[in-house]
Amino acid sequence: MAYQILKGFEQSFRWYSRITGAAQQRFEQARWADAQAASRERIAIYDQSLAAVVSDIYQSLHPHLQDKTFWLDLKHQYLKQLADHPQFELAETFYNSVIGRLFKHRRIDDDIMFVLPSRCYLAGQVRQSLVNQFDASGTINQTLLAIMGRYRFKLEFEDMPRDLGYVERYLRDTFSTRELARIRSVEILQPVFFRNKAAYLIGRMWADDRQIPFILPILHNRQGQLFIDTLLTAKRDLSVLFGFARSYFMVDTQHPAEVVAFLQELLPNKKHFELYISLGYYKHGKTVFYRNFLQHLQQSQDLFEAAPGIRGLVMAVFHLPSYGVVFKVIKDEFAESKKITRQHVKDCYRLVKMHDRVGRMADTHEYVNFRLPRHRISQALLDELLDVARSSIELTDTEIIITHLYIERKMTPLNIFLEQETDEQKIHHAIDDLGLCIKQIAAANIFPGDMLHKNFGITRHGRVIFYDYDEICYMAERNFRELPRSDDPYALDTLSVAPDDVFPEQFEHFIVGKRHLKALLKQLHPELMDPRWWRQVQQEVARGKLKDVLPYPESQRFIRRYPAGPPG
Ligand SMILES: Nc1ncnc2c1ncn2[C@@H]1O[C@H](COP(=O)(O)OP(=O)(O)OP(=O)(O)O)[C@@H](O)[C@H]1O
Repeated sequence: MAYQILKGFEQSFRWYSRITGAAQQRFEQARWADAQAASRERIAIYDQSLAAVVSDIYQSLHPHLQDKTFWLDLKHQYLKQLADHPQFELAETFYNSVIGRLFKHRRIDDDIMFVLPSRCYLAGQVRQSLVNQFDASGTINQTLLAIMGRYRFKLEFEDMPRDLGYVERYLRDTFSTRELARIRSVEILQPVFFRNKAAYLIGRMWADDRQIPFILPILHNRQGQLFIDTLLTAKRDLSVLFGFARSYFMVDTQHPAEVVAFLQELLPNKKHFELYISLGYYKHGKTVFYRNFLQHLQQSQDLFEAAPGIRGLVMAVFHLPSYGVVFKVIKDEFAESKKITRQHVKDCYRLVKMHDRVGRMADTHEYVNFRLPRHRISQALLDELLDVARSSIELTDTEIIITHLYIERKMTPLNIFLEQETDEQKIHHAIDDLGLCIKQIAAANIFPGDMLHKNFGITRHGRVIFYDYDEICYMAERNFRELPRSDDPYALDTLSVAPDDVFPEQFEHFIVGKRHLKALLKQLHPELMDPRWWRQVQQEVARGKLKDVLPYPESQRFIRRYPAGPPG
């Protein structure tokens, strides 16, 4: 059985690698729709592989008739096989999933699974073959030429000398001559990162013993040639690129732990689990998250309580004030206005998980039978959960078990932000970003449904992100209509409205409440209130047009920074 489980994991990883390994070809051939399909397929692999292994196991033995010695021995046998395994940590997670399935996640016991990792992965052990080293003691141009010579694509660059000129100019503008003179070497991860329509080289420069992490995005021009769009070195830009509202990167490697360790050095503020998730190992990310969470529980004393903000009609949302996530439990009954079922809610959350989230929709992680220590739950929260989500709650003397929940990154709800913020500039930026967020979600083929500002959060980087998915649908599923133009005061009363009709001219009343904010949104994003704009996006989506959504500010692009081109 231990062999069977490992074989199942390896098959699953091979399948994963096959899809990931073809990312460069999809990029070179500009097969963007295929890239999206590949992302969805890759997310689905895990559950399919798991189901196959569990069904095989049931063919050969009855798990519930085995005693504890059997499970202890199984873990021991499995561990023996992992001795030199390059993805041992992922294989442990797969094992946990199998045991979780067999016991319906009711036994969480380190004796029979890997609640704790079997061994530590020490940072600083990244193998040489994973990182390309470049000597930087020559000129900047020589170093850049050496780098671009190493990363080969089956496409021409539109104008490589121009792009290298841009990079050099950016470096000279951003760092002092003394600092640049100190740069002795450059290290870049050997695997290229692919996502949406971009390829990224990710690495660092060493200026004496100070590292300067960077990301170099490469895009296609309209003629199908490549160009370097910018160089990112600001911490914020690097962090946003790995944000929780983005799709997962495609990074072809047999050594994910080492890629993550390297990334962790570049991005010390990112959590280990976030990096695993950003590479698409979202199940292992969940394992690492859970370990981090257990550790946090031990080191903290605060109580779980309802999340700040307006209570949801569909979700009961709570948090631990000292920890950066929220927990969402589907309520037993929904308010009258919500004509949806529990399954519909789950389907919508699943859709978002599989979809390109374009940096604007928070990723969620689904847990079954999630256990929390009872003494850490505030009485008010316990009463509330028992009141609104009784069917998802089980109580023991020491624990509360939530049979189904979603975990999602905590943000400041936009309504709270707009009430509390006094800096006009920040408010202006948030409203602008709210409009942009809705537009980008629409261009990615999702109609958000309920666009009230309370359904958005704002991150510490000031980005507005959508998080309420129970009313989403594809763009094609709505009719974007004009309100009747008539002097007849009864025209509105007699207007016949089908369930799928929406009237964008009315959106201004359904996004932000305060009059001056409505006016600002309308001034910054008048298109949102124009049915023609919505229909146009709908048509573009139907034609398969995939909008470019850059994961960094437009102002960072070389063409914006240096409209006159590089010097010389
Ligand atoms: N990621 C998050 N970070 C911080 N707070 C959140 C987050 N997600 C939800 N909340 C809080 O919980 C509330 C309810 O969440 P959500 O909008 O997901 O529930 P809902 O039941 O689907 O809402 P609705 O009634 O609009 O359908 C939000 O208004 C917000 O105050």
